[in-house]
Amino acid sequence: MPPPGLSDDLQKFNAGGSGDWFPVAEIRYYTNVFIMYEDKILLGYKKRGLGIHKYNGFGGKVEPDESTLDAALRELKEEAGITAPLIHAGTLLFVVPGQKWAHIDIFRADEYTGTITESDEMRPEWFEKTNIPFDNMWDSDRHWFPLLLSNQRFSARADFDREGEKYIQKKWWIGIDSKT
Ligand SMILES: COc1nc(N)nc2c1ncn2[C@H]1C[C@H](O)[C@@H](COP(=O)(O)OP(=O)(O)OP(=O)(O)O)O1
Repeated sequence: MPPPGLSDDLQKFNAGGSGDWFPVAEIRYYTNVFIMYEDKILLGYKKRGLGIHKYNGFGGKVEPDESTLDAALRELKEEAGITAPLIHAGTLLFVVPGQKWAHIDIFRADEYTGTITESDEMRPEWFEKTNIPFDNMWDSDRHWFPLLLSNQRFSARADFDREGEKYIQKKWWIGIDSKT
């Protein structure tokens, strides 16, 4: 049975951790974009803000009156200097007690246009899909990346405790969207 916040019709892919799910809170919307090309994936090394010093996709907060797709395209351009035909790949609920829930719409593309350019926020870097730097990414990424890489749409929830600037993964649940 999927945890609160995820739809009931997901097919469980993996889950783990322990304890109760953290309580419901207000939601803030974010985006995250992953560009693939042949056997490689483009990640960005985050230079400031949430997730600093981790590799991640390119993205950020959805502004008022902006669709998540428009926000994803804007952030991809701002942070990596490129544009791409984005496909919705999945959603992630990132839950930390005492904070708004982050609802992250994750997009992918297999091509892009423009010149990949470092920004104030992100230093882009290509990785082989077989050599993704999970030890330097959000801990829950390793649990849903197989679905991103195999083009299976997913919904995930990951609950973390916060200790100062450190986020400690407590519990996660990943499901395949059976409507895809
Ligand atoms: C486990 O949680 C997360 N996992 C992954 N993979 N990515 C996450 C997680 N929590 C947040 N993110 C992503 C979502 C966004 O792409 C960024 C955070 O965006 P940021 O706060 O930097 O938003 P901006 O609008 O770019 O920030 P500025 O206001 O500084 O421009 O992390």
